[in-house]
Amino acid sequence: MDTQYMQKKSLSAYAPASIGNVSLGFDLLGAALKPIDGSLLGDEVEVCQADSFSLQIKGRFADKLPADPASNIVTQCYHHYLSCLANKGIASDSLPAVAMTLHKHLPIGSGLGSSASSIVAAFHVLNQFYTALVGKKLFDDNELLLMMGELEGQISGSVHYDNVAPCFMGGLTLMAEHGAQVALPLPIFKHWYWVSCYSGISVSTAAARAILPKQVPMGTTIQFGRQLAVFIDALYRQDEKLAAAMMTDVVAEPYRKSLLPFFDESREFAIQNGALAFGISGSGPSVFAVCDSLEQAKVINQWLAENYIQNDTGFSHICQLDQQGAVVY
Ligand SMILES: Nc1ncnc2c1ncn2[C@@H]1O[C@H](COP(=O)(O)OP(=O)(O)OP(=O)(O)O)[C@@H](O)[C@H]1O
Ligand SMILES: N[C@@H](CCO)C(=O)O
Repeated sequence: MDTQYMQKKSLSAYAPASIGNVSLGFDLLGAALKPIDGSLLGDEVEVCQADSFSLQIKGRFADKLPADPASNIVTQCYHHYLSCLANKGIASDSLPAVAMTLHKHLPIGSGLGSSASSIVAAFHVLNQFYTALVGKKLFDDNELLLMMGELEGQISGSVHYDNVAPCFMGGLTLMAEHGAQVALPLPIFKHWYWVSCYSGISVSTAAARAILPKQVPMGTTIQFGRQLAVFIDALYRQDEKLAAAMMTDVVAEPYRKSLLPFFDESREFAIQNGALAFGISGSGPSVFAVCDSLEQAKVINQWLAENYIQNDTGFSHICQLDQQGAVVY
């Protein structure tokens, strides 16, 4: 058995917050976030061996989740993980159960990939725990990502990987969804700062998807394809001006911004104060601004904290991309 587990008798995983879409890649691009001041911006899930399954929910946003642990996505991750093990010929009754604890640090319906963070932490720690117990690797990263996407799809109504993939892998990821290859890591601009501001209100991902038109006009489709292709090329050539110029959302933002008070004013302030790009984080209400200077990021962070935040629940952080992704400790 894994020595780390033997020493501690429990394992924990941390999975960072993420920006879905990154404006220009609806459902196809995602970025993991790490506040530069070292604060925690992601959920943690802990497991230890037990006679029967249980889930305890703690943390700042625990009381915003359904009181019944059975409706928590972490419980569903556990059952899904066991049924995938059964498909591999490992019966659940041949294994010990676990007591799980979710430390819910991310607000729900925030646009920070809150459910994705719980899902990624849960699958990652379960896989490490049972791998240590059984003594052989049970699922590889792509198999885990497929499970994570399926569970995320149960919440939002359709499978999309743009939160779970960056959250698990770290950095900036492009969805491939081809055969076993779910997502691809992309080059990044290491000196960019990503100001991420959560307003404090909740926007359901399913509702924010429901307001989008079911079809996209030809001109918009061509612009979407051009922007995404040019952006990826610019990343590989490290042409940051061209990359930043592609970071606009022609698919979702025109419809979703009506759900976000002070969105236009915030964009105007950010761009006038040097932001390279500004957009909705995932399905909102969080927004993000990209800056190539820490001084500009500080000015924008402070303005958003004073003007975009609507109540005591909101917060704003200057981040860089979390290149590590989910970790087990
Ligand atoms: N561990 C969990 N974390 C977050 N949401 C959960 C969890 N367990 C169950 N839920 C439920 O899943 C739904 C999450 O909704 P939604 O997808 O809008 O939020 P989100 O994942 O927090 O959004 P976002 O990706 O924008 O941060 C809520 O109804 C919430 O009660
Ligand atoms: N791509 C998803 C992300 C949700 O956080 C959406 O925009 O609906």
